[in-house]
Amino acid sequence: MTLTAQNLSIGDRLHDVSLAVEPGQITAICGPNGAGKSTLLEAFAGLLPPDDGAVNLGDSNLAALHPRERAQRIGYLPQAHEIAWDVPVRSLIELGRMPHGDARTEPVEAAIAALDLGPLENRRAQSLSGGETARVLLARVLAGEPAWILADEPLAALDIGHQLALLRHLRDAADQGAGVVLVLHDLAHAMNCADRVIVLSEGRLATDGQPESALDVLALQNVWKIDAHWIGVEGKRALIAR
Ligand SMILES: Nc1ncnc2c1ncn2[C@@H]1O[C@H](COP(=O)(O)OP(=O)(O)OP(=O)(O)O)[C@@H](O)[C@H]1O
Repeated sequence: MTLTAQNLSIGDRLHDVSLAVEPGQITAICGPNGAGKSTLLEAFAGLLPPDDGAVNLGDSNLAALHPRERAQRIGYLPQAHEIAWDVPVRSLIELGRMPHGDARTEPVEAAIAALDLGPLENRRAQSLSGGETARVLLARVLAGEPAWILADEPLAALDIGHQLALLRHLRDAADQGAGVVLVLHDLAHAMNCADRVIVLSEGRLATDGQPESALDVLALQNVWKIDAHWIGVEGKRALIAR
């Protein structure tokens, strides 16, 4: 089912944004600070009511879905990584099953394995480092096996090994039919790992398409105001500032 924003406007933060993201793909949302990336992701999660327009999941307006049904279908990782309860890591990840009202262990085990959290599962959640906390909160999202995985800067606090492992896992999830939408500041990860890149600038859609075109030199100049170019081959590019 497609997740669609229709003429979405939210305060000064988003202006008349219309686009649809597809299941089975990794979509990256990029743009400078304050461009509206987190706002769009939060709206896609059904957590920020629009002033104008709507967000639809398939034919259903997200605002009309029961919160429990919405939580079953859409897993959302916000930008701020805070853990409110000092419970064991495993218990926190098990909370990902709450929307389903079951205690299935397989998805919890799979999430723990995907985020390499076996060695930490008995630790108290509030004793973790920033990157470990980010991995635990993402594991809680994955444990819910949502059809949509929406994550705001999921790579920001992770070391390179865990970044690549997570991206591989998200690719597997997309290959199995999940819709994956990631806010990414790292343009090289967006270029190399996304199927599609949406670039926002000042609350509006700037470019949208395959990474090679959405993040071309012109977009870097117009949106980020940088003089930079890509080197390497498709899928293994690096960004070099002039
Ligand atoms: N709760 C809020 N109320 C009013 N304005 C907000 C609120 N949250 C964010 N904003 C403003 O809306 C704009 C878009 O914010 P948003 O967090 O979506 O940007 P972003 O692209 O995710 O930025 P960043 O890269 O810095 O995380 C910014 O100008 C921000 O200051």
